[in-house]
Amino acid sequence: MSELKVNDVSVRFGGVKAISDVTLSIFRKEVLGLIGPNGAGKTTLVNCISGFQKPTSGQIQLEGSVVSNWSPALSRKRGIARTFQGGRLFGSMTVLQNVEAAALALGMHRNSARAKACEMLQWAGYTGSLERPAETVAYVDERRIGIARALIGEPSYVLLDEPAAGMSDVECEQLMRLIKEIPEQLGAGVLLIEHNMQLITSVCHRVHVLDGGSTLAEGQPAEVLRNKAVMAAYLGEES
Ligand SMILES: Nc1ncnc2c1ncn2[C@@H]1O[C@H](COP(=O)(O)OP(=O)(O)OP(=O)(O)O)[C@@H](O)[C@H]1O
Repeated sequence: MSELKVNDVSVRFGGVKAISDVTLSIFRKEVLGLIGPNGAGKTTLVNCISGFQKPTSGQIQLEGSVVSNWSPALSRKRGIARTFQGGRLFGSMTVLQNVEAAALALGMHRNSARAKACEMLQWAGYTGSLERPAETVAYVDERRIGIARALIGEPSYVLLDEPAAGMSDVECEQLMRLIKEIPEQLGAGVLLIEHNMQLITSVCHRVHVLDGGSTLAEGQPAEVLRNKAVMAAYLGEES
């Protein structure tokens, strides 16, 4: 079966164990939720899968090949795309140029890169001016532009790092529909980091829970969210 596999991965930063022996699989045409309290290791894991962080031990495998030593650029070219919590847009470039640059980096010709960038921005729900400098767009639009940029070139796997942060209920509804369309229409596998549990339960086929860098649970959303250890991890965070 087509899969992106995290195999017994650990990451240490000096004395800090950010991730300990985590194993999980992301399959094409499914949405896997990745949840856990702040500092659980979610972004570090996404950094490993997308080539931004080398695991201290363990491997990342794409369709059976070891990819843990790939650069972020190679990883992207071979079909692993991601968004960033902070947006990471090029502020002085226009909205269109930001998405077009991703297409050009993937080897598309200028005309098709521009057309594809427009199409993906529209698909991601961006309705503002394409010629606006990216540094002037609203936070919510930054998220949409990030999703358009990640989906250009039809990646096989897409890693979404808190895409709903800062969105209203109506905007979340739109995002929910969009995320569901990624496996259904594009056939990609999605890893979704989110703190919004309504979004998690409505779009995810399975959920993987991290706490303190280790796996706490994995399973169907409703079942995982009823798990006592998972509830305790979240309540512990609030208390
Ligand atoms: N570059 C780094 N250097 C040192 N420690 C780091 C580094 N990156 C992450 N950490 C630590 O690793 C742990 C996991 O952090 P990470 O950002 O992956 O968690 P997270 O689950 O994504 O948190 P959040 O939900 O707040 O985004 C934390 O203790 C964090 O302080």
